[in-house]
Amino acid sequence: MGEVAVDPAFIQAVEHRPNLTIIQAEGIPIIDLSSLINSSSSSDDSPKSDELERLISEIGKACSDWGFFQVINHGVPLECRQRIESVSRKFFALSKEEKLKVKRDEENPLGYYDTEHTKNVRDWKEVFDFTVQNPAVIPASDEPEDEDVRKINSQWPQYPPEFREACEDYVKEMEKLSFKLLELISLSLGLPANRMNRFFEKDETSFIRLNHYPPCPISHLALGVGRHKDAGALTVLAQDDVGGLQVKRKIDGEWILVKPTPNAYIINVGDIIQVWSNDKYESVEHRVMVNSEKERFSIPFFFNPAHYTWVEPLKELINQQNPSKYKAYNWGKFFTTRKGSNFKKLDVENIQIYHFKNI
Ligand SMILES: O=C(O)CCC(=O)C(=O)O
Ligand SMILES: [Fe+2]
Repeated sequence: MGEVAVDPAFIQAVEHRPNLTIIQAEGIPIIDLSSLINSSSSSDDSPKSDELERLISEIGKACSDWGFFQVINHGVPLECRQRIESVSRKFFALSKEEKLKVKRDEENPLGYYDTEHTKNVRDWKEVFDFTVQNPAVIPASDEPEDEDVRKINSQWPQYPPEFREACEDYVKEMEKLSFKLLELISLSLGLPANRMNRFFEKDETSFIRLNHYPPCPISHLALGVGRHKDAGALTVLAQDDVGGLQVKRKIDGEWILVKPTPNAYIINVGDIIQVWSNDKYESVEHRVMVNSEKERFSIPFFFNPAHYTWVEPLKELINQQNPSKYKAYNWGKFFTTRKGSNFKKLDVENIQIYHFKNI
């Protein structure tokens, strides 16, 4: 990256280029979790306080109106976030040669990678991925009949030396916050708090991505990440103060910038919650603009169930009036098909949940 002659693989089609006039909107809701953090678990059967009831309905409204919200007073220690932000900066500042020592390849999908494509256009970014479980278990191939699995291991760079510990400490905090959010979302759907926990308690395939978006000389033509929906259940994102994330507003399809809020997390519902909720909560398209002068860093945590999870609308949420909108699909196969397509650079569209829609 940074070459004078830019690889045409980065150029977005005219209709997908970043808008020059940024819409200044109210933006996505900001939700204060302090009542939850200060009280006992939301998962017991004791009557809920008015405050908790309010929080649950705020979350439900944000999920159906936007599919996105930010949380503050979330309980994640600031020092823990600052440590991972610091090692991320140090890692990406290393030479390309050093970073390539932990590169992702067809064998191991974890580690460093700088040629990711979204919808067949190259993203202006470099990333580093690691999983919560080590090893994590995923299907051996994307072939539907192949039942073999394989174990994948995170790769840890030698520099900076505190890298691995900072990552492992942070991931624990992301797990705690994600379970809290999952419980609130479950309650907002009228379900018991722990209804969805079972899919994550064993063999979860969650992972963290460190994103680095270098300054871009063609920021009007390229994107840091092209428009997409997150395939997993929930995403918990830390962005720095540069800004660039845009969310497609449901009411009119306009791209709305998510203004950075210091120390907040941006939460979005992924495809799996869309299916579990039978479309009550939709996974919303988003993308990342790049900046001609400033580099940007972000850290999404993708909260994903075990690979053998069959994803389908939750039984309690369907009935004769509201029949199931999806056929069950296997999460592991869905995920490996997505990952694999990046290497094959298929000209066809990537696998999407609407391929499993009941007509
Ligand atoms: O960097 C960001 O703000 C968002 C990145 C993102 O959407 C993703 O990695 O899926
Ligand atoms: Fe995303």
